[in-house]
Parts: sequence; structure tokens; C-alpha cells
Amino acid sequence: MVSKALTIAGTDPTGGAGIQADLKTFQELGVFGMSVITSVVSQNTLGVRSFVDMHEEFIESQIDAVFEDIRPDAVKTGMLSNPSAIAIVAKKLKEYNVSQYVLDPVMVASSGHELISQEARQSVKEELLPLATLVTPNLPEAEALTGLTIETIEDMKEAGRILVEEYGVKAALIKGGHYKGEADDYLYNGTEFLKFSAKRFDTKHTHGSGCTYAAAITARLAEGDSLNQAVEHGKSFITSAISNPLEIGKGQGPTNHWGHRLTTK
Ligand SMILES: Nc1ncnc2c1ncn2[C@@H]1O[C@H](COP(=O)(O)OP(=O)(O)OP(=O)(O)O)[C@@H](O)[C@H]1O
Ligand SMILES: Cc1ncc(CO)c(N)n1
Repeated sequence: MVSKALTIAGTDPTGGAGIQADLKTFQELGVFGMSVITSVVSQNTLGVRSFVDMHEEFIESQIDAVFEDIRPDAVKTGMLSNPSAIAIVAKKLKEYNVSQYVLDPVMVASSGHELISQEARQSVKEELLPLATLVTPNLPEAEALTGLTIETIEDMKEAGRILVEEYGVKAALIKGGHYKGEADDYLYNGTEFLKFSAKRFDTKHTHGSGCTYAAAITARLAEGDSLNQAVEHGKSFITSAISNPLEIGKGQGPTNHWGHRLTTK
């Protein structure tokens, strides 16, 4: 039977981030993709113009429509801009006993625009972290969630430890995209730290890299990979998407969702 993955997130009309990036990634990895829209965002590679949040009842109705028909094998959440959207998603993840859940704690777009209210940051911690199989913060998100200032690899690991041991997420992947060195990410799964490494590629075309990475991990979890295997596959997928740039867009361009086809040939 085909594996199915659901993304619950905001949109990007230019196709590099959000729901659009997630669906392309699911498709590339041979997983049937489904989507629930939380916010419609007017954005492009230059930045975010504005966004309109869906009402919580309408987010709930979309989630019910999916689960009452085609049960996903894994779920990913991305942009959830306000506490009521977070509360309804948390309620539904519990109601449907979702056991494979990747939480991408989207806070600020690569262009620097805030995609989440200040109050909602607390809701992410209290309501979503305890439900998630994996949380995938970049460095500013890891700092916002833990209150740490992250300057070293030891700080990255400490953030992972706090997220798992104090906030109750099963595993945390602290991404090094914003780090000064190579593009190394650290996974803490409650027992050990694992490093997922890539050479830093000299490019500005990383719009949506976080969405794409988390979506690839979600697709592999839907396919039955262990968490470590799923992150390893995800890292290889995002590295190919960054290292085969399309060079489109006037700002920070999108990653190349079919880059893995060029790399593995
Ligand atoms: N220049 C680069 N070269 C290689 N890998 C990179 C580069 N930039 C980011 N990465 C990798 O891409 C993945 C996404 O990381 P990043 O920290 O950029 O996410 P993000 O900030 O959430 O992304 P975005 O907000 O743009 O969607 C990580 O595995 C990171 O190591
Ligand atoms: C909808 C959406 N989610 C996440 C990001 C972060 O890349 C973005 N720019 N837009």
C-alpha cells in the first residue's frame, strides 16, 4: 500500500516554502501528499507581504476531512501563527492518536519576517512539543524555545537536551544552517547525540530549506524508516536540493526539490 503524509502549514505562492515545498518533497520521495492550510501567505523570494489566518473551525474541518477519509502515516506541522490554531491542531493530533509527528517550529521566514505571534511561541512549547516525535528548530528557533544563547556546538546540544528532557519532545534536531561552520545538524533522541553533516554550499538559494528538510523526514517516517534513518535520508535530500540550485527568483531563491535525482544519478 502507498504511504501517505499530511502537512499542516501555511502557503508560499512562489512554491519554495510552506505547503507547496512539502507537497513537492512528498511527491519526490514517492509518498502520497496531503495538506491542511493554516494561513494563506502572500510572499515570494524577496519576503513576506502579509498573511491571512484560517479560522480554527476551518482548520479543524480540514483535518477531519483528511482523517475521516485517508489516514496519514505521518504528519508534519509548519506555520501555526496563533494560539488558537495551535490549540486546535494539538487537540486533533491527540484525538487521532498521531504517533509519527514532525514539528517544524516555524517562527521567522528566511527574509526575516515573523510568521508567528509572541504568545504562540509559548503554545508551541506547552501544547505541541509533548506530542511530537521530532522537533526541527534552526538556531534562532532553538534559542526562542529554550531561552539559551547558542554560540557553540555544545550550546546546540544543550538546546536539544532541554527540548527532550524538560519539554517532553521525543527527539530534537538542531539545524546548523545558521551556524558559522559547516552545515552540521545535531539530533538528540533521548539517549545519544548524532551528527548529520554536510559541507556548507555557497548559495543564497535556501528559501524553504527548513520546510523541505522536515517534509523529507516526514515522508521517510511515513515509509517506515526509524527516526535516525529518516533524518539521514532527509539530510541527503536537503543537501541535494541546496547543492543543485535553480537560481530563480529575485531574492533568496527556492531549493531544488528534484536535486536528489541529479545527485543520485
Ligand atoms: N548553505 C548551505 N549548505 C548546505 N546545507 C545547508 C546550507 N544552509 C542550510 N543548510 C542545511 O539545510 C537544512 C535546513 O537548515 P536551516 O537551518 O537553514 O533551516 P531553516 O532556517 O529552518 O530554513 P528556512 O527558514 O529557510 O526554511 C539543514 O540541514 C542545514 O544544515
Ligand atoms: C508558509 C511558510 N512556512 C515556512 C516558511 C519558512 O521558510 C515560509 N517562508 N513560509
